[in-house]
Amino acid sequence: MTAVLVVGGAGYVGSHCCQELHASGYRPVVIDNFTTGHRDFVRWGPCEDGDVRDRDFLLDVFDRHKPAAVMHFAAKSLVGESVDHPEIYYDNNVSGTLNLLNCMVARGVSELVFSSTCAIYGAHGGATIDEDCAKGPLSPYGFTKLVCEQMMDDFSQAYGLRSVRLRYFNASGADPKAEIGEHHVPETHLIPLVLDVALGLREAIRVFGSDYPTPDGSAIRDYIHVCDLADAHVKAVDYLARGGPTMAVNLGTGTGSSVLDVIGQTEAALDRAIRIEAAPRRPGDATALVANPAQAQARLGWRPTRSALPQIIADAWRWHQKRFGG
Ligand SMILES: NC(=O)c1ccc[n+]([C@@H]2O[C@H](COP(=O)([O-])OP(=O)(O)OC[C@H]3O[C@@H](n4cnc5c(N)ncnc54)[C@H](O)[C@@H]3O)[C@@H](O)[C@H]2O)c1
Ligand SMILES: O=c1ccn([C@@H]2O[C@H](COP(=O)(O)OP(=O)(O)O[C@H]3O[C@H](CO)[C@@H](O)[C@H](O)[C@H]3O)[C@@H](O)[C@H]2O)c(=O)[nH]1
Repeated sequence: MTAVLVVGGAGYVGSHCCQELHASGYRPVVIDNFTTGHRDFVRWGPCEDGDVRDRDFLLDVFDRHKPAAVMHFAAKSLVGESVDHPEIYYDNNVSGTLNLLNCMVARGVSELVFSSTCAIYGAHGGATIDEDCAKGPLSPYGFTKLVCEQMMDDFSQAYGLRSVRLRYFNASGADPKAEIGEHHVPETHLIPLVLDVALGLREAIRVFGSDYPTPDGSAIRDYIHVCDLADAHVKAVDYLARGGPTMAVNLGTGTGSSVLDVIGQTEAALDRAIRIEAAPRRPGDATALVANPAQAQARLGWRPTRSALPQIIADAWRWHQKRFGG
């Protein structure tokens, strides 16, 4: 079986990618330091405990498992924390990625799939965002991902290390069988917080901003099911194995949903009332972030199949009840 190294594979998106790799006939080898990952999410292959910044550790893992390709999810990803403590973000995200790239070159592994984000884009005038839109991250977190993308372009040029950077919009949902799902500590994402209210674990959902220039005044995002993300990652590994050149593609649906849409659709799906509290805008939040996913469709042959909001909510709810329902 072809081994794929999955750095950060004990986290939310990484674990779903391991599940999909396994289903597609690959052997996912997880590297994780368990700062935000979960041991019970590592189910589809071996686990190597360690840090992506540790060169000797990484080289040893490369030598023992001989991966054909690498997926890299390991990062700190809290926007607010990155503003207060940028050094943690530059160290973990940028130094970690640089060490990984150096080890790949040292061991002759030249295919990398990287978790990037729509947080690297700047002003885009409200239209859907394509890959050529101006870059202008609003936070140190977004900057670290942009720096990593630049390093990958430079390593591609200098060493032939080919990468696919997948710029996720809002990852959401869970494995439909609810074996794994979203579990961040602290949780800051909208859908799991709304589901906490539905489960009675929180009093109300705070809606950050009611005066955005959108039809209902709340902010708009493009929610993409984590299993659709996993499918794109495996397609990206296959693309690189076919010799595909370095590229970056957006992963979203092309359709936006407002915060109030998400809450309303959750109420309808679960037949429960969700209490809302109006709150000020969250610093750094954009009005609307919606992908143009045409490139991912054209170059990877990828199309989301599970990302209708009711499907996302149903899958997230099944997992949420199992994990947090008591
Ligand atoms: N969740 C989203 O909506 C979203 C959106 C855009 C981009 N991303 C990116 O996708 C990736 C995965 O996000 P997630 O939501 O699954 O996060 P997560 O925190 O659940 O997963 C990250 C994993 O990386 C591990 N890790 C972190 N630093 C490490 C290090 N130095 N060495 C080894 N392991 C380390 C953590 O323990 C964890 O298991 C991140 O790079 C994130 O920036 C996520
Ligand atoms: O309690 C809450 C939580 C969120 N929101 C709003 O809901 C929307 C979605 O928020 P959230 O789920 O936190 O996602 P984003 O802030 O859009 O962040 C996502 O998108 C970023 C790119 O912008 C990625 O980098 C992040 O990892 C990813 O989680 C935003 O308008 C938030 O203001 C609320 O109103 N109340």
